[in-house]
Amino acid sequence: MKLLILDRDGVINQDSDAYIKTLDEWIPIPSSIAAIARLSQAGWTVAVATNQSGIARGYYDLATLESMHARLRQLVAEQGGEVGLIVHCPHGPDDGCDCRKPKPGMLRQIAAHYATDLAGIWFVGDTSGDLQAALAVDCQPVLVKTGKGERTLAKPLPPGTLVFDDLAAVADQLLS
Ligand SMILES: O=P(O)(O)OC[C@@H](O)[C@H]1O[C@@H](OP(=O)(O)O)[C@@H](O)[C@@H](O)[C@@H]1O
Ligand SMILES: [Mg+2]
Ligand SMILES: [Zn+2]
Repeated sequence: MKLLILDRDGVINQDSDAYIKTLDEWIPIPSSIAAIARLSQAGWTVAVATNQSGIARGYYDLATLESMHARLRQLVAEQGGEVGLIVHCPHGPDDGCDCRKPKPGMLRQIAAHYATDLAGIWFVGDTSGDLQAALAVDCQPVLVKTGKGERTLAKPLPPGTLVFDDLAAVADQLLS
């Protein structure tokens, strides 16, 4: 199965140290939206695994989060593509859940949904937590320089991490 798993903030849309709290603050990266459309039109299933501790912190609610994801789906559909399963972790750092990255629970949830194995599946993120989550379940860790990617790149990366400028470059590689 051609499955690609994406982190959201900093990969699909701009990130902010102040969290993405409203639909207006959810600003898509245009080339990332186009990349998702290109990949899905080429037969790739594109899923999303995103930490959303802003819910636990009370910065926004589930309805607001889902409005962002509806917008994402709409933008990709307008370019003839589609977004697969979007999984989020609503918990805070101290909640001890199994789904908050760097734990791999959301990646496992996606694999179970599609009844597929995770070994070698590319997981594209912008933080070290994303890369660690990938490694925990034998996914291929992929770092993009958008979002917090440049900060992440300033620290040692896990061996074998692939680095690309942005999601568009990841799509170019997968579609080449
Ligand atoms: O990149 P993904 O996983 O899609 O989402 C990240 C967001 O949930 C937020 O995660 C927070 O980390 P803490 O949850 O406070 O450690 C901060 O890094 C925020 O800047 C960021 O917007
Ligand atoms: Mg991110
Ligand atoms: Zn969680």
